[in-house]
Amino acid sequence: MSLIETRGLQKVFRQAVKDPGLAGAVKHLFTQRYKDKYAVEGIDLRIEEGETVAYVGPNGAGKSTTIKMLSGVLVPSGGEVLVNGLVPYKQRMENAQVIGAVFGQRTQLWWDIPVRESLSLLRDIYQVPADTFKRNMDIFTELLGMEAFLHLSARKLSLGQRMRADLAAALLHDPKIVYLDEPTIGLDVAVKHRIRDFIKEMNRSKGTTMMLTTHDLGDIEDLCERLVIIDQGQIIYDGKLQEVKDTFARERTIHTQLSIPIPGAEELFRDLPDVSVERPGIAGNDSRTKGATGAVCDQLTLSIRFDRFSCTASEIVKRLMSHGEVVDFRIDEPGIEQIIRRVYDGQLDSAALSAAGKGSA
Ligand SMILES: Nc1ncnc2c1ncn2[C@@H]1O[C@H](COP(=O)(O)OP(=O)(O)OP(=O)(O)O)[C@@H](O)[C@H]1O
Repeated sequence: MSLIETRGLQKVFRQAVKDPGLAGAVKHLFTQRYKDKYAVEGIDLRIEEGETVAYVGPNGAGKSTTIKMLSGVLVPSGGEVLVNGLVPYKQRMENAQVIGAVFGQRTQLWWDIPVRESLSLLRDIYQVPADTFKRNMDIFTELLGMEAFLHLSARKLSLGQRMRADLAAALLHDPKIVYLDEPTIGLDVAVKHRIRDFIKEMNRSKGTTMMLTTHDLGDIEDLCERLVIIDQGQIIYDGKLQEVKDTFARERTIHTQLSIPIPGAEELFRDLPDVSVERPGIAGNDSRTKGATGAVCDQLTLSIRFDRFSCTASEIVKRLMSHGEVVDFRIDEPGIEQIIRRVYDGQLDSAALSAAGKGSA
């Protein structure tokens, strides 16, 4: 049995229907009308122990509602849910022992007492054995750099400090699963990296299963092997992150550094479809001249864009090498951001996505 298993999971909210403006609000007082909103509509999901899963989708897709049902906060309207063999909304206490949760917008720390005391209280609530508590406190304090603020109350913490303390609180009892809802929202780059490193380390060393909802696509690339995309309450892609990239990220760019300029480099690729040459515009330098667009160009730097299904990087480099010396080169591929943005913008339809994800999860 999988660690997390849902079948046909559903959540329907009753939403008030009001006409706009004050008149609409007054009318609603006397004639109330409601409609059913399917926040989650038949989700089938299996997550195995030790996986790191990104659960993403546009605003209002149903991510938080799913997480709330998995954590036992919400009762499903239909379908089945099992987490570690437990029905979360029926066995809330037992379920709480196996899960941890971090909500970027909220804290589970006590506002007015020092972080150290909050963590001690959680130890009592979760009945964490003394040696586990000490070991985890030592590890978390070091990995999350908490020493400087353990004596401060939650109200005095910066957002980055608060998030680190919340992560420690969520993992203190060695849960099997941690739900992370926007764990790096609003954080600076350094704290983001620290938090991501911590999550990776907990997954690696303790085998903690991580389910992450985020709008920060850097989190996904850095942390997750599996991607589940949800839209309008339904899963539209479930598969390996790399697979969706391989299928949809067709474009590559080779950035090359030449020892001497290659005039008319564009001609070298004329017969290849979907190849374009770009000369990065760089301002103010004697060794640089004006390109076709009038922009100042570095004649020793060429960026060549190509479709990796139409030709290969080695073909491009070979052609350049036959006309000059390539001193250095680097290949860039589009990040998952671009692909997911295309999904959100409706440029990739669910049929194409599910074909890509078929059998991979
Ligand atoms: N308590 C509620 N009552 C009525 N409707 C709700 C309630 N909670 C959520 N919804 C609706 O259900 C849908 C899914 O909401 P949910 O919060 O799960 O989306 P989300 O994917 O987490 O969005 P976001 O990325 O903005 O956090 C939305 O249309 C939302 O308005």
